[in-house]
Amino acid sequence: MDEQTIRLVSVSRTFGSGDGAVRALAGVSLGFAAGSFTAIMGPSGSGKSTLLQCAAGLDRPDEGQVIVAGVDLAGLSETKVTLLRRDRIGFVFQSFNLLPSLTAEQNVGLPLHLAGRRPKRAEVGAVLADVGLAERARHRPSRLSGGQQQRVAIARALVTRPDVLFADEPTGALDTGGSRDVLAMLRDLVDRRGQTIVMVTHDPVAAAYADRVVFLTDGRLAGDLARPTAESVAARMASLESESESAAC
Ligand SMILES: Nc1ncnc2c1ncn2[C@@H]1O[C@H](COP(=O)(O)OP(=O)(O)OP(=O)(O)O)[C@@H](O)[C@H]1O
Repeated sequence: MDEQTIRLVSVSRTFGSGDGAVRALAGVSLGFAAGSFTAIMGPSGSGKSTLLQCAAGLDRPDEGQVIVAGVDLAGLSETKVTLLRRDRIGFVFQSFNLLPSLTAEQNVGLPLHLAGRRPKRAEVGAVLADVGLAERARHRPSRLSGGQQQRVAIARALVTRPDVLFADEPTGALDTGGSRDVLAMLRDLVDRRGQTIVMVTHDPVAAAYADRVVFLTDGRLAGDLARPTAESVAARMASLESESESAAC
């Protein structure tokens, strides 16, 4: 395994063409070290979700390389990318996307079913225990709080033991308490299990749980911050936002 689980080299992605073309990413080079927790921040429309989608193999860049565990995705067929994504990458979204008619443990076991395996109750139970929900295995989503539902979604993303977990605004739909529980759990997964996590967020408090914050503006890297605090992240965001407002004037 590379020391850098995922590497992006000069990645560009443009949507549309002609006058309506939007350059969402413009030559981004960035690596995510194994066992690290990175937050991606930037003003609205700066390319954060596009970066995550390209890094996770959910979208293909127009230029540049995305290298996952030493494998360049550009050289793979759609089928091979799908398999690599299934085995090596976990993804969670702002909306939990749990199936309401299934229990927590059935939801968590789904990716194993999709991979043609029969989930073992102990295997699923261990991942639910990792996210602090061992006691809730038989509960349906409607009986869980928002924070608990997101933790089930994270357990589902982790059940295949992926090299990296991508999270796009994982606390965007949660109240303060639910957010804090989810963020503390993500931090714990990095510290205790060496899980690599890359998270997009708008919230400086959430970003402060990461080891490093990477900032984007207009599809380009705009610096990073190691050992962030909510205050240092908020100050950097305020200056990026005022720079991009004055550039737009
Ligand atoms: N499928 C698409 N088709 C056309 N334009 C797109 C598409 N996806 C993203 N874009 C554009 O690319 C740019 C970057 O979008 P992206 O969603 O990556 O930004 P973001 O930083 O995640 O924004 P936000 O914080 O508002 O979620 C934006 O101008 C957006 O409108």
